[in-house]
Amino acid sequence: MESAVCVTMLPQEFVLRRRADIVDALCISGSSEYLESVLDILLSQEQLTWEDYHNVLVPGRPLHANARQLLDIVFSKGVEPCVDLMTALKQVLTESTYARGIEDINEERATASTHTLMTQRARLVHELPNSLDELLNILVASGHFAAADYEMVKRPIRTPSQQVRTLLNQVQGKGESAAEVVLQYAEQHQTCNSLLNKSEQNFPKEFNRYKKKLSSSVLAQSSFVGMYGGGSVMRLDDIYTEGQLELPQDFSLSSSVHLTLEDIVGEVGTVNTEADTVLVSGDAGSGKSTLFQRMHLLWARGEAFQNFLLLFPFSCRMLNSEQRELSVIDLLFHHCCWPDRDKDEIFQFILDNPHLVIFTFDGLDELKDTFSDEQRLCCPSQCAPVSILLFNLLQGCLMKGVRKIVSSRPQAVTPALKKHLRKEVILKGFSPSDIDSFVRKHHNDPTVAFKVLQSLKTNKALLGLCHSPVLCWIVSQCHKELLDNCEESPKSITHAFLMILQHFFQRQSPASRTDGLSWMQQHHQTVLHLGQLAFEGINSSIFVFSQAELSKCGVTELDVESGFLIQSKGMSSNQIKTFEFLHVTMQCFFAAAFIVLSTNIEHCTIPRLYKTHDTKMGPLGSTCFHACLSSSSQQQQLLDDRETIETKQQNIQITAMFLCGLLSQKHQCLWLQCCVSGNVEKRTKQVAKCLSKALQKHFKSIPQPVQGEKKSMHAMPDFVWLIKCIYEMQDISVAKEAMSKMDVQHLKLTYCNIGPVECTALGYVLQHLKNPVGLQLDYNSAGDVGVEQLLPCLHMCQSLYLRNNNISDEGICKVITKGILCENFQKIALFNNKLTDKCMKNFSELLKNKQNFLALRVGNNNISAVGAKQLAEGLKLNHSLQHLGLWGNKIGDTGAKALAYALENSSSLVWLSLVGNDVGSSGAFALASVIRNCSSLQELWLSDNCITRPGVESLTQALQHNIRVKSVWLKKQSPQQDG
Ligand SMILES: Nc1ncnc2c1ncn2[C@@H]1O[C@H](COP(=O)(O)OP(=O)(O)OP(=O)(O)O)[C@@H](O)[C@H]1O
Repeated sequence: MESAVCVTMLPQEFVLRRRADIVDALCISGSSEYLESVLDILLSQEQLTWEDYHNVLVPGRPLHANARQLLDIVFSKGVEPCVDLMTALKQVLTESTYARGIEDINEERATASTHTLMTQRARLVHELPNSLDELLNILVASGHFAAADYEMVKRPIRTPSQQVRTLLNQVQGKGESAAEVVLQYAEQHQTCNSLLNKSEQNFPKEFNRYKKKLSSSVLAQSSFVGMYGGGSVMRLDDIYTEGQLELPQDFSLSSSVHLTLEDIVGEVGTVNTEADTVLVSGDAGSGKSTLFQRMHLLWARGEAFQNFLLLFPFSCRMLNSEQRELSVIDLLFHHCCWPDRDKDEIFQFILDNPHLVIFTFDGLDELKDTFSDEQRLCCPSQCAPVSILLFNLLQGCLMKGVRKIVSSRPQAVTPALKKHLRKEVILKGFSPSDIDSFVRKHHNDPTVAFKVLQSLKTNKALLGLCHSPVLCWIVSQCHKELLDNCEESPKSITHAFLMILQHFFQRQSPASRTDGLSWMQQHHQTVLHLGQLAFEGINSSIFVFSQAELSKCGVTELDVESGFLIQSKGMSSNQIKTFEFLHVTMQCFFAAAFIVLSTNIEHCTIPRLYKTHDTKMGPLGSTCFHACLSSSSQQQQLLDDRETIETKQQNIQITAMFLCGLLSQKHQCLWLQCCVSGNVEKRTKQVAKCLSKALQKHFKSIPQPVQGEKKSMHAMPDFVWLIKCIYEMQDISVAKEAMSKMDVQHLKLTYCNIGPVECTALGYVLQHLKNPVGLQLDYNSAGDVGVEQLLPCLHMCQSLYLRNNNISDEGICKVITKGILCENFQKIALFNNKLTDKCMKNFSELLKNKQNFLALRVGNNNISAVGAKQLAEGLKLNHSLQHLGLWGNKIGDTGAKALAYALENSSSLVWLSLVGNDVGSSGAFALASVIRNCSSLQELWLSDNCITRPGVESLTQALQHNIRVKSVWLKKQSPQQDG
């Protein structure tokens, strides 16, 4: 595009002649970023009006058409706008920085603030993305923004710059005072930045040299990902896919807020402003380490987190192997980056400016010790064991003010740690569109990517697995096996891991060199050696192995070449070569394979793997698993620290789950080829028995119901793990046996981190329940893929509670279609999902066809009058529905009238909620006839609407007519919206 801009033609002639080039250049990135930046500039120069702006940026119109419209408008305006367009193009397409001095704002403050906001637009769009959250919070706190404005700005589909533009657009509409708030904020912000820049320029030369050294080593460490097998690496840029980063669900009642990387250090979600530590929690393989790597890379390249001058990245895995006592100075300089000169001045700078420094600690769960705040350490030059140092840093006893970001699996987050958190964000893995984007990035050939995605579409259990990034990587990596294989494609985690095992081995020795042996027969020695290493590591929380440890387990160079072990990368000055498994889950998998293959494991090993540990469920039982294999000193240490064992339990549980999968009927044949068949059989029986026992123990702990209430079980996380183990085993008799013992009427699994994989397991196991239950899955992440996986057990669900589960029309329509056929299915609650009018037809069908259906709750979705009318069609023909909840939708008067008409003669409806639905008085008149005529109605909820006096009067009169109605709620009506 450079050549298109640098010409000696007249401006208008240039715009005309180079039209195609300009349009292409503006659209080259596929996003509207360039076009919008040019618009920002032209708006701020007043060459475009608001009307022009809206004529160009027409939502839904192709980007090229928008760009052409801009050229038409500018061309028609004459020479001067064309000159400015050329300049803007030059600026946007050749430079990324654009800033104007603070003095300009002051000069223009004399004019109206909204006008200034427009003339400063380009600068604000450039400067504000990093502090958008703070500004949004200020606007909300000052009453200029409502929650809806906040959400409109933060919609995750928008890039940070687009979010700022949306904010500016919203503010324009809010008037002078809102614009003033933004300008004041921008002014302070710029002052702050210029201070930062000024102080940077004033730093001693040595500091700048150190900063450069640190960022270049962080850059070197973070540019590549090493999981792509056998030493091959991939640039993080080429594969990184934004995962789902959210605040804990109880943080806000509205549907989950999606966060960006910058939000991790931003204000959003802060619960304790005095604390320094942000926790990023997520399950095994959800992408925490990769996210940290991305943060490091963006910082080192100067693309994000630039409010921090220094970033020190630590891996708890590497810190584990630090035997010496260290001070903070040692930790920073030895473990991260050594200052070649003036060490003390540099450290003093850090002490003096903690707010400009950030420490990251990846994998707190991998640390041998569990977080404790008992041993205090406040002096940065005092030496202590690494874990003590780390715990004091996280608490802020050491290096107060330095921002610390720590990642951990949720199981290792103790209440003691939670006390010291500034906030928590949760990494939930990939959404369906993230999976799509990851697969496309992984395969250069779009045809291959397309085929992989097609095959995922036809196998929803496999698609469910791909929500976990590590499994998405495996599935995508094994595309050949997946697409060529005439055998069934994997449905279980174990099967996916076996597929990657086969994939790596076959790459090492292609089929032509197998001498007729199966791949497992050929490589079983390697599996055994790596298995032993993995097993001993899991047993004592060791994830980094020395050459000596490899030799001790008989791991040869050929074994290493298979690609499952990679050389550890760390920033330590320690130059000794160490190895780790591609991923901890891979280590768990090999550990399980070792238990199958080994001839000399202790008898107690398997039973101890399946001990449950939920605190409410009795004594801790994992110690013997360790005791069976640990050296006596390790034994003692582990026995001493019950909490440590609990937090380390997760890898043992993953190992146990893999063991179930490896011993399943489907995969047993692999082992029978290379070990004594009696052994495999014996271990399979033992595992099945242990599983059944563990579940029984769980069921026995369920308290008896209070009289008159249903027997309810609030499942502990161990329950979900045991169910997953049964699924991996793929043995219907085990599932049946387990469920025959479950005697509850209500199964509560709220906040249990249930995603599509867990739904697959629940669907598989719960279909064998003896009696129907209420299945409560509120506040999880089932999504559309997950709810579809529940279909096999839907006939055993009397009620299904799916509040806050990210479900859209696509998923719920499948549930309802099946639900119509299930006699037992009587209630559904879907508060706070993503439903629209589109699925209301299905609910209508359900009501028409199920005359025993009792409760439908679809509050806080996106249902309008159109959906309400469709629902009304079904209601007219239904004689059983007792509870109907539509709280927080937008059905308005039209919708209320349709529902009222359908319900006025109902003899079943007991409870109706239309709270917060923009219902006015004409809707209320119609609802008055429901009060009058519906013989069964007891409660009508109409708060938060816009019903005026006549509406209220008609409801009151109707109430006098029907004394059976106990209450009509009418709090908070806003009359101005009426009509
Ligand atoms: N955002 C991402 N983009 C692309 N690939 C990813 C992403 N996140 C994870 N992956 C893939 O999944 C693998 C596992 O992810 P990662 O090691 O980051 O998970 P983790 O949450 O740290 O796991 P654990 O708790 O077991 O340590 C990565 O090596 C990479 O192949």
